[in-house]
Amino acid sequence: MLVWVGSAEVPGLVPCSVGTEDTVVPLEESKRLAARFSNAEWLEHEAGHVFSQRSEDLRRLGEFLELRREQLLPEELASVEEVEADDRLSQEQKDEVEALASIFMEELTIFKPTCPVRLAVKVLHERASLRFFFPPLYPQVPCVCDLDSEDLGVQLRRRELLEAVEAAREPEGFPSVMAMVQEAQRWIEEHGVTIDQGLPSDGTAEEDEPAEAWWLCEDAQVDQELLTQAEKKAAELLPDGSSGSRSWARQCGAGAYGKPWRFTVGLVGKPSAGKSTLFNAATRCEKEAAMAPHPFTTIDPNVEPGWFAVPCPSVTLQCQDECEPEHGRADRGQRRFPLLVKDVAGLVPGAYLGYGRGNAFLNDLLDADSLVHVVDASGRSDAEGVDHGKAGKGHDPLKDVEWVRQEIHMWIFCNVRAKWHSVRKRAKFAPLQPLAAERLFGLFTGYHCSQQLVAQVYESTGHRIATLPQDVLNWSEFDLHLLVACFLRVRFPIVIALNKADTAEAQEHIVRAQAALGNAVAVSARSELWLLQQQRKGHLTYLEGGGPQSIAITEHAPEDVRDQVSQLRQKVLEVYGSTGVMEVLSRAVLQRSPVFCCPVSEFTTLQSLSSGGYSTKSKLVTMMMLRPLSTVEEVHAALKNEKLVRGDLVRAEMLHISTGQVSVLRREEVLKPEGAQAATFVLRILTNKKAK
Ligand SMILES: Nc1nc2c(ncn2[C@@H]2O[C@H](COP(=O)(O)OP(=O)(O)OP(=O)(O)O)[C@@H](O)[C@H]2O)c(=O)[nH]1
Ligand SMILES: [Mg+2]
Repeated sequence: MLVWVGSAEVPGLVPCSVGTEDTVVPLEESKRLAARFSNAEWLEHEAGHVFSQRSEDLRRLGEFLELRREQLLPEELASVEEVEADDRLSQEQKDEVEALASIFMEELTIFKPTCPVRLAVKVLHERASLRFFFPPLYPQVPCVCDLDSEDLGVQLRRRELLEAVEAAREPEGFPSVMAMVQEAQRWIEEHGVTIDQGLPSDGTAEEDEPAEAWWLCEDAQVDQELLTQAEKKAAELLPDGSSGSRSWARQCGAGAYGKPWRFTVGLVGKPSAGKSTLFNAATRCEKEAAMAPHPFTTIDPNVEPGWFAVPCPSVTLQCQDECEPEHGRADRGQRRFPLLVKDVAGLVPGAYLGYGRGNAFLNDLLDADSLVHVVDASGRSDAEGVDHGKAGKGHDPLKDVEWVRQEIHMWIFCNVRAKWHSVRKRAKFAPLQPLAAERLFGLFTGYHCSQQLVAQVYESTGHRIATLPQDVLNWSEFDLHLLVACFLRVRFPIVIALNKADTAEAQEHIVRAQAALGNAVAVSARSELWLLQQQRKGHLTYLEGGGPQSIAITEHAPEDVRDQVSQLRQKVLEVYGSTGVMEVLSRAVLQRSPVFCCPVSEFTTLQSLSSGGYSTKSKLVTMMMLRPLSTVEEVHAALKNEKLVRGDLVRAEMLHISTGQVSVLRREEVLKPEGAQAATFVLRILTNKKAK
């Protein structure tokens, strides 16, 4: 960050990290600014409005910061005597500090080191201060002044206050701090902006609120009926799979645009549902996560890369034989693609109240892009995950689907409800009303999303942001449930894995569940894992995600392996088409509507831009996953980020996979799928620099 303090005489180095593609601060402007400093150090990089991540630049930044560490730690305070004793300061500056200290005894803070002088003067008790920085030639050169405020009223009118303070500056050459501070105090008093005074501070109950108000309830008091109604309404407003094409798809999750999307799927479900088994099958890790038939086998989350399947354009382009995907190989029209799988501790009823591993577990899910709810479809285990075996009474897996979603809902609902009074406080008091929307939306940003996303979800519930302050004051518990339910559908979409499909009891439950739920996949995690283990032992070969024909038993496989394969074929693959592991992960990713790009150097050869090591005959090697609604410009940025191209974007072309036609794309063009299919694009990106 650059701060110009009004003088060309500022000593010291200022690292100017300048992206040559920065469209926010043009290069020329950065150069002009840097020229204001003596010894400005210029670090230029090819990216946009970000600090360069090159190790050399980071090292130089580290050195710069280390040198100025003292200056960057303002907590250490200095006395007037220390200022007096600092020979580097001019007498005029020392005199001014002394005068300030004698008038504002309690209000003045001086920071160390004393040269250059940095000080703060309180203008509203502990709640607002003016901060000052003296350039070396002060007062011939004006001092820099800024406002630090915790007081909402002052914050709200910050610009006006600072304008008044600036207007109070003495002419150049004269000390100004005193006049500016006095003006700030006068202005605050005159405008009565000590708004927090007389209002309850955050975290306390409001005295004039009815004691039985819904937002003052204990965590455990949640109206289940309202919750269920809200979920139903949310499903009508935002049907499954409707989110990807909406503009909020761009706001969802923490990842940045202009980079490949590293997708994380979180596995949730009650204890012993088979999360860790599914995790081990999906990640094919040699060192498997612990699995056991008793609850809470997993405590700390396991995270490993796994694989899902994406449609491969090589089929339509009729080049399957020469297609060599970076990961695995293309078969049955699909190719493998990596993602991160996260296995967390089991969820028990009341987790949002802290039961089981409670909120700690829920917090582990915050970085997930979407969730797979692993359900024990055999019905042998109860809600707490205790397996009663075949003798079990038969627990209804559909009940688990409901309560697990509701646990996650309550977790967010209770967190927001506990702060609801702070939204009301802003909505009620006219001068604070402009802050009400920001406060409400800000209550959701901890779940890794932007305020814009929450604003759009808010509007999808039928409310208008323009009237938010008036509306939220009349909100009932149902309205907040509806907002949370809609938010959940957008931010944490869930796919259901009806696990243990290999058991005799599961079939009936699976038929019923799939009829009732749109997004449920029959899964046998144990079968998939067993097949992978046997493959590792050399007893068979298995094409993951395939049907009965995907297993080939090797000659010397033991008899019991042959028996087991035949049972597995009969009970799982012939009934459900596959073990469902890859299918459920693919659905979890595809429901967030990503964009897949295959960058090629020529459409005739379909040779990929790749990081090398592939034969020139290999086609469509590279595929990149990007966030929904990515633009051509963002594809270029992501390719650059992966060092697959260099230089500026000159031209982009797309090969229409089904017709073979080529069209030129505008840089701001959004890549959208044509039908309900996953969006896969074969692109040719031309730049003004040759790849190395
Ligand atoms: N029949 C059958 N059993 C399974 C399947 N998947 C998991 N299991 C069994 O279910 C039990 C629990 O599996 P885990 O993977 O440890 O379950 P979890 O959900 O991770 O459990 P916690 O870590 O305690 O929350 C183990 O005995 C598994 O072998 C499956 O597909 N079929
Ligand atoms: Mg586990």
